[in-house]
Amino acid sequence: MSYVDEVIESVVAKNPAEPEFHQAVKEVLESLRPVIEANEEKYRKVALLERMVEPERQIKFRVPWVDDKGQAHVNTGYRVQFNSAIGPYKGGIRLHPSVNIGIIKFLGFEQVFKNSLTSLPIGGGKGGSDFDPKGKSDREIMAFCQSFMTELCKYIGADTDVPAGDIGTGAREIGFMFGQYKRIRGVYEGVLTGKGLSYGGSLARTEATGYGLLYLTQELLKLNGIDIAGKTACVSGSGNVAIYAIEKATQLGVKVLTCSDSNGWVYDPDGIDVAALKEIKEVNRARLTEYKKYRPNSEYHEGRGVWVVKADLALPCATQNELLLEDAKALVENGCTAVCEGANMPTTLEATKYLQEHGVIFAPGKAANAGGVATSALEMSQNSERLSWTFDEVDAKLKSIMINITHNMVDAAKRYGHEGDYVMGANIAGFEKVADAMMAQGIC
Ligand SMILES: NC(=O)C1=CN([C@@H]2O[C@H](COP(=O)(O)OP(=O)(O)OC[C@H]3O[C@@H](n4cnc5c(N)ncnc54)[C@H](O)[C@@H]3O)[C@@H](O)[C@H]2O)C=CC1
Ligand SMILES: O=C(O)CCC(=O)C(=O)O
Repeated sequence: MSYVDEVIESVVAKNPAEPEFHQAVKEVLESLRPVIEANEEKYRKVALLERMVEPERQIKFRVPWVDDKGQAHVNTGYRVQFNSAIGPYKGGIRLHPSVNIGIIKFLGFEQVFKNSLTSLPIGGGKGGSDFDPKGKSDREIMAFCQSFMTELCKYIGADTDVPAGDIGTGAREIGFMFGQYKRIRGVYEGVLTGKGLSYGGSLARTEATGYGLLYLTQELLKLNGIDIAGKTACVSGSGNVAIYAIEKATQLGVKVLTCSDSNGWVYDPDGIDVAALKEIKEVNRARLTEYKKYRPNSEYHEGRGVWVVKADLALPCATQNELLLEDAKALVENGCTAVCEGANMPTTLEATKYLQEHGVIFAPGKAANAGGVATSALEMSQNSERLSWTFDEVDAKLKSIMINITHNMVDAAKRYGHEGDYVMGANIAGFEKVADAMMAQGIC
């Protein structure tokens, strides 16, 4: 049996109830075959792959909090510190009822290669809880965040592990967590990113993941001889990534026809109105059913359905496994040119394969959504030098990082004779630096 197959088999056997983690490991290791085969003896000797798929540390803890009626609740908190070969652990905190250890591990594993692709010195980690922020008052959110940080603060720090936002964790939650960290640890340091601008946050971090997605999409299309201006796009999600992807797409001359939340989706033939979307989601924290009040010409549909709308580009920006094989077939049928992932692992393995086999340009999330964590690393740099850069400075650095990622991904695929396979390109480019650092640091 090949080294790659052995490691995949042992990951499945050792972590039986973690299908998302299996999926992420399979996607990465399968596509690394040419690199692993070329270095098999060297890597086997030091158990490189076995160490790469085993987190350095997994922390699981109780998060008790009291609701507005005086009732106590208990959630489970997680932090998976996956790999620190190239820098302190870095990755977001997800607050969603679906969170479990397998989901946090898949996200942490992806984060290792994504962070490497940014070319900045950050290792990979991820955390979260099965807490559902939906429908909670600000006081309840604060009670949860303070309790979560009361335990987490023992394991993180500006030079060890720097969490940030993800699904369900935005500026409000980061603020409450930062306050509690400072209160308990007594240090004012850049321990979290995505902070408010008045206490160490970076301009453009809010926009970074969505903007970065479009910078990469634009460059990748350009390398394929296609101009992004004048194209149409379907976007899923209506959270942080989706909103700023829609905003930048619109600025680049793309008409975005859809967005969605976990209840339903919107079709707007005139192009999604970003100002309305921001008011509904960022200010009112309301459902997408509200959108029609702002745009009477639009349609609202319950359930899922974004991917059946005919468009040139598909940008999944909601959550994992939201673009299935049947969706991939609909996209191909409708002549879709490119799928670029704003979310983490939104496309299933079968759907990815189908899209690639049918000539759709496919950019995986670990490259396409790396602008968020890259800008978090820029926030860490600003915190270290106790300076703040302008919006334009950060945005220019973000753009140049995304263009660099695009070229590295394209070139790595070419180097191994798989031109156009950007899943392989991104995984190889991300893997090489982490593998080198791990080899240099000995068995640890
Ligand atoms: N915020 C960031 O900087 C980054 C986020 N990501 C990824 O992007 C994706 C979206 O994250 P954010 O926009 O930050 O989160 P968010 O909490 O701001 O928005 C999440 C969106 O996805 C939808 N959603 C969540 N679960 C869903 C489900 N089960 N079915 C359908 N829709 C669902 C929500 O309704 C919402 O529109 C996630 O996969 C996240 O891991 C990736 C890189 C950076
Ligand atoms: O900004 C960060 O540190 C992490 C962002 C994130 O969670 C991700 O890239 O998936």
